[in-house]
Amino acid sequence: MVGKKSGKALRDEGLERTDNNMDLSSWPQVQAINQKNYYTDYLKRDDQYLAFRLQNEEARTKMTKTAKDRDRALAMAKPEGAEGEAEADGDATMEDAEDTPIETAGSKVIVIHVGSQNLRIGLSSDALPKTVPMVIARKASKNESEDHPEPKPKRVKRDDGTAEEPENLFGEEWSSQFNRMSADLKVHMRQNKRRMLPNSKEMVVNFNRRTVPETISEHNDPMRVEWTELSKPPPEYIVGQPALRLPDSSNPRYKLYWPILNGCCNETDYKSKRELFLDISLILEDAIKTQLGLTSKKNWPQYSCVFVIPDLYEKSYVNQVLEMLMREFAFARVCFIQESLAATFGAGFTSACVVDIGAQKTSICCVEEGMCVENSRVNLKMGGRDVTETFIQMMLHDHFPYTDINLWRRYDFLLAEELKKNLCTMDEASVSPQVFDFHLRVAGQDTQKHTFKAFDEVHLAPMGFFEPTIFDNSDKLLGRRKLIERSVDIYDGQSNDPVSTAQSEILTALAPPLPKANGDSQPASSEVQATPARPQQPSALGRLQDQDQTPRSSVAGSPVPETNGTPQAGGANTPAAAPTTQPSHPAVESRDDILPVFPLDNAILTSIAHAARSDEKKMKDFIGGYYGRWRGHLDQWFLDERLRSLRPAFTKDIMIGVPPRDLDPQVVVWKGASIFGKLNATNDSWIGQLEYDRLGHRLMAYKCMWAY
Ligand SMILES: Nc1ncnc2c1ncn2[C@@H]1O[C@H](COP(=O)(O)OP(=O)(O)OP(=O)(O)O)[C@@H](O)[C@H]1O
Repeated sequence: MVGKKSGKALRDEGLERTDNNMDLSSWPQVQAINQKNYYTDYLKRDDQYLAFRLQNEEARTKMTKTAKDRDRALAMAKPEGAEGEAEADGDATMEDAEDTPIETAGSKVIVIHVGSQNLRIGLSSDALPKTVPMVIARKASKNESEDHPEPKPKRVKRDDGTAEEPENLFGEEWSSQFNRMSADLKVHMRQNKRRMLPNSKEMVVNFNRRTVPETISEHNDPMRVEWTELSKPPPEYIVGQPALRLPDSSNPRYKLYWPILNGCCNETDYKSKRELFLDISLILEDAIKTQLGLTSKKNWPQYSCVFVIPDLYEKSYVNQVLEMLMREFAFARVCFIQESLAATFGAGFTSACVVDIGAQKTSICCVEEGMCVENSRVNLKMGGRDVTETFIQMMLHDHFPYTDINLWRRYDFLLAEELKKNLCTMDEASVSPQVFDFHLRVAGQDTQKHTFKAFDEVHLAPMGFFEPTIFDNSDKLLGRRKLIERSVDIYDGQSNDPVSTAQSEILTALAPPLPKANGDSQPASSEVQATPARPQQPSALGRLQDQDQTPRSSVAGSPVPETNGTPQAGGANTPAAAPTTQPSHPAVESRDDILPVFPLDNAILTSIAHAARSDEKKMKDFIGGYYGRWRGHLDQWFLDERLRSLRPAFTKDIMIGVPPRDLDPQVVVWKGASIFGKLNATNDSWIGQLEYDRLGHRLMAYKCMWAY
């Protein structure tokens, strides 16, 4: 290029050749490629990806090995001197060789579903999993009830030294919401022609005020609890059920840790990420040894593992789990499956909207032909634990006789769970003043039998799923992002955790306003103890009802205004009515101060609206193939009625699926994952040791069925 320039041009640039006619540089000059003829197949063929190559190689090796094994089996089956006979009977010998059972399908696959409260674990060949509490007790100076401040209700003493009336324990706002819900229920029951005594509440309160406990000596109590006895020397930690059965007053003291909180890593109670994942691995290791009988870790490399992750998973969690399973447990292969997808496998649905209410989180997701619809994923931080807490709160408000109940204490937590499971109901017909009793069993003390009356509390506590402000949401964000940073893209530094437009829409509706731009920065997540804002008014519920009361268009039963027969946005903050391509508030996903707690029925419709994306037929399909996994919290018909009242237009289409063959809804996800673990021929998502050694967690991008 330089050589072609005129002498003047070179002189102008100060590059004029003054000496020996040689080029200024001996560096080879590269001509620019003519873009018209430019072609490359770089990264365009599968065999250029190590992950795919290894997979194909593995398949080829397997085929060769099977062929060799068969030949060997044939040769071994030939009795000496009976060559001719064997040849004549070749087919039968081959059949025999094939019939030789090598191992039951799935007997070498461990399936793990980790929850906030329970771990479900089993071999893929098992019919049902084993369930163990996802908890570890560690030696500590104080147990968890001593380590936490006295919970609500605080036994507040008034100035005159008398105890505060129970009605005032939880604040005016909470009491008025409880009373309003109670009044609404009365109206609803009357509308449904259910008889109700006008003074039921007073009867309950008066009974509870008067009742005194009865003492039963420990040896006369046939149902006494077998508390965990400490060995000598006391172990450093105890895992699972025995941990829950440790007496609170044990010597030395133990403190319970639940490494998963609200469906995410527990960043509140742990001091470091290392300790957190150490506890997860100890709990899993113990469960594999004690529940599956695989006591020798040396044999684990013969096993594969299917691990269930949330629909809206966090990448850093998945990467860390993958490392634990590959490095520490040394499993031969590992694969991941999302909860909702596993639920459809377990329940036998091809397309459905899956609603999964767990202990501390509720996830909703539409699944279509074996794939989660990404934009329909919703994750709410509420679950059965909130029902337990709220039920006890409501009972205390109505003068529950056992006033000292403290859910941080192990025996009280177990008692409250039991009461909730036995008494709470969504059936309005069961709402009447009734006498119940329970036994309070504390290690080393006589049993106390309490009698009490309950009325509408049994129904209103689970109703909290539809009015979640009644739940105590005050500390659910505590410690968020304290230990584990958001996963970010290595090139642009932006968060690359999965997002969904349905979730963004719900977050937008809940978002407290950002601080004013007067120099105040956004509060750090750990400082925020936000009580979730009520959904902005008019609520999604109200708008949906409004929509359905508007005149119908000619399209059967669908509300107007509409385009292509699908309801359109009623406003920026109208969940369930406005599937938008982009989140209406793009920043909401990155804000850690918004707590996703939202009425369940609206959240379901929001998810379906985002999955259907302006396609009314799809909307009907999802509403029709709706599958619930609410694990005893909600009655099928109750949710059915709620959805019908929100969307009268779809009344005929709403169909709530139940698990097949009376399968317990709590194990459907595990069951689905176990089926997935057996799909050897079609499952491309296995991650092997060799590829993990070379590519690490980057492999996930090739191995996930969803965009990772
Ligand atoms: N029969 C029942 N009636 C009411 N609630 C029940 C019943 N059986 C279990 N539960 C509740 O279900 C919850 C536990 O559900 P599950 O074991 O599926 O949660 P998890 O998977 O550990 O939690 P998450 O999904 O939030 O991570 C608890 O709150 C428990 O009280």
